[in-house]
Amino acid sequence: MESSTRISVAIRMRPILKEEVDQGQTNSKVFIDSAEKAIVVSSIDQKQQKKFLFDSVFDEITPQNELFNSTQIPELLKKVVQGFNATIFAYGQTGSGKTYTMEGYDYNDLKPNIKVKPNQENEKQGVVPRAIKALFEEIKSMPSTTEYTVYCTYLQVYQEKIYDLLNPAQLKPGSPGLKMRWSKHDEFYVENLYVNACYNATEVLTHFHAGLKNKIMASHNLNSASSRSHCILSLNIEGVDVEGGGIISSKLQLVDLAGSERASLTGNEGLALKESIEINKSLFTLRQVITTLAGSREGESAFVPYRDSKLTSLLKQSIGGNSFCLMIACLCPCDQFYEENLSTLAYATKASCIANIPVKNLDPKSKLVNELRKEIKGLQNELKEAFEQIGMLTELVNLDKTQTLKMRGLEKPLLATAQGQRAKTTKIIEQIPGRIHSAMAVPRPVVPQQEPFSLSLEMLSENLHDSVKMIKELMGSNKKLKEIINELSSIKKGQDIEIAQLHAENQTLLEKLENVENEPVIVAKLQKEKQELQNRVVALERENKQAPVIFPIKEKKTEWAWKSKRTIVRAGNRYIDSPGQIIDKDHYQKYHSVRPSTRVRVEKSAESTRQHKSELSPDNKVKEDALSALSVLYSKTRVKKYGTFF
Ligand SMILES: Nc1ncnc2c1ncn2[C@@H]1O[C@H](COP(=O)(O)OP(=O)(O)OP(=O)(O)O)[C@@H](O)[C@H]1O
Repeated sequence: MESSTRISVAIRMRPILKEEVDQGQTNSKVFIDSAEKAIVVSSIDQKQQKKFLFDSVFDEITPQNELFNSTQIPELLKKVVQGFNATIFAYGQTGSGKTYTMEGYDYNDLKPNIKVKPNQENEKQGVVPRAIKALFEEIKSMPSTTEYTVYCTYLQVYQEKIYDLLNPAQLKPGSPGLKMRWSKHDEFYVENLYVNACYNATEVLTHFHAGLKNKIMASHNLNSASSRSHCILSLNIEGVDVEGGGIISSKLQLVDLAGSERASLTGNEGLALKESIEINKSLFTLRQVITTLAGSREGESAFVPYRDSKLTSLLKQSIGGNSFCLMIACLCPCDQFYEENLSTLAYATKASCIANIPVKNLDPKSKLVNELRKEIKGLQNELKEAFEQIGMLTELVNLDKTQTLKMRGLEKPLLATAQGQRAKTTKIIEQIPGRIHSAMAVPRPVVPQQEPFSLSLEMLSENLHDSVKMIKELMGSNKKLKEIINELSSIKKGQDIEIAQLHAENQTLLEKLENVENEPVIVAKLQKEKQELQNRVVALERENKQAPVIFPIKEKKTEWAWKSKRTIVRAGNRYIDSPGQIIDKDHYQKYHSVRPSTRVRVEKSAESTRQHKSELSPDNKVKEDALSALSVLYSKTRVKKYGTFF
């Protein structure tokens, strides 16, 4: 939000002139207090004193350069180059030193004596030539990417008519003067003024000096070279950022007002008197404007009579408007001008209460450029993110090509599309600043002043159209890229799942591999066990061969002892089956076939038979266990050898 700033006020008192000394003029009432930045004024009877405080005060001996620097004009010029408007105007009664302060040249026969060459230093040079030089110095210190052009106009308001000091044809007697128009930028401008494009201080000074020679000057009792008009030198500064395309525009107004005159003192008659009346009328309006603005509170909208004079119309934005403003109020040190000095101090005090709200000028083109820049930046960021994601996914795709066979068919066209889009979008983005700049880089001929920017509307709309088209293209590209990213993301998800499965399989295979590596040890161990077991079996079989034969009961085949785990044992003439039932010999003779596998050990008595049976059973069990272990071992060995584990 813009902040308000008061009009800065400086007071300067000129020295008493030789002719005034000759007349016996003295100063006994108005004093400069430099330490307190105050003007002390005694009452007529000199019994009372009144103090006026200002931003800066300068006594009779203050040189021009000190005034220039102490009033902070260099800082003001910095603001101008940055895009703010500024006005410096000299105010005071006739002969108080306004022209001396602003120009600093001696006048001979009502014409300025411009002895020094424009680029030479001159101690007496006033605010205007110093400001012109300092402005270009400031421009030089700016980045070289911004190209500045200063457009110079110089006019005078004479008897409520506006004349172009740079157009001699327009200054001829009987000329109706130039028209003033109201611009949509809330300010007045003068139609058909000569506008001169300048690229250095010398060029501007040349125009300034030419204009000075055309000023209407006259001689009267109080000033041998008195300005009969209000003169306004306007410097319109335009800086074009050749890289970014932004435009800075601002205006510096340097104003030398005509001084208020008391007819009784000037001795003017005829035309000179008419001039005095007109000067006083316009200054009266200026004072009204100052009084109104100083009296109204901030934010209050009082009616300000700007339109009552050409001068106040042209200074609308300078006093109570959007400019920085410096008022240099000049005082005469002679007691005879006591009242005029008091009046000057009173209005200077009022002016110092006026708040201006300086606004950085952004022309419509710059606004558009700034908006486009923002959008482009946003789109560039989005694209950057998209490129990063594509890069990441491309890396993933390249990681395991054997696993991406499925997506290969999709990958190539996708990446090609992505790269194509990327190239296309980058090209579009690269073209934007150039296109904007080329659209704006139109030649600027010296033409009569027109309403600012009115000529470029067509160009502006064309530019806008182009920019909107470009943004649409960018958005389209961005959408396609997003789609590609989504597709690649889903592919990546599927790939992640496959990778997880492969990890699991890999783990299992590693375990198997570990087992295979340990195989010789296990096989050797198992073979040793096998050998022991075979030995054991052989021993057992040998033992069994010596044992009696067991005959299963044949007629009841379904109840075969071996099948039902019953064993018949012979004990002398008696036979005992496994549950302990005694069978006689005849009955036993009926059994006539023997199965080798049913041979068991036979003991002599039934008791010992029962006892042996319990001993024999573990042996059989051992045998069975040994055989089954051999079978498992055999199957395991096969598995390890041929890898058919599942
Ligand atoms: N600070 C100063 N030092 C030396 N001489 C000065 C100074 N100020 C003004 N003078 C001299 O005083 C005279 C009147 O000054 P100047 O013409 O600047 O007054 P003015 O305010 O412009 O008058 P007018 O309103 O009539 O144009 C001139 O001769 C000028 O050289």
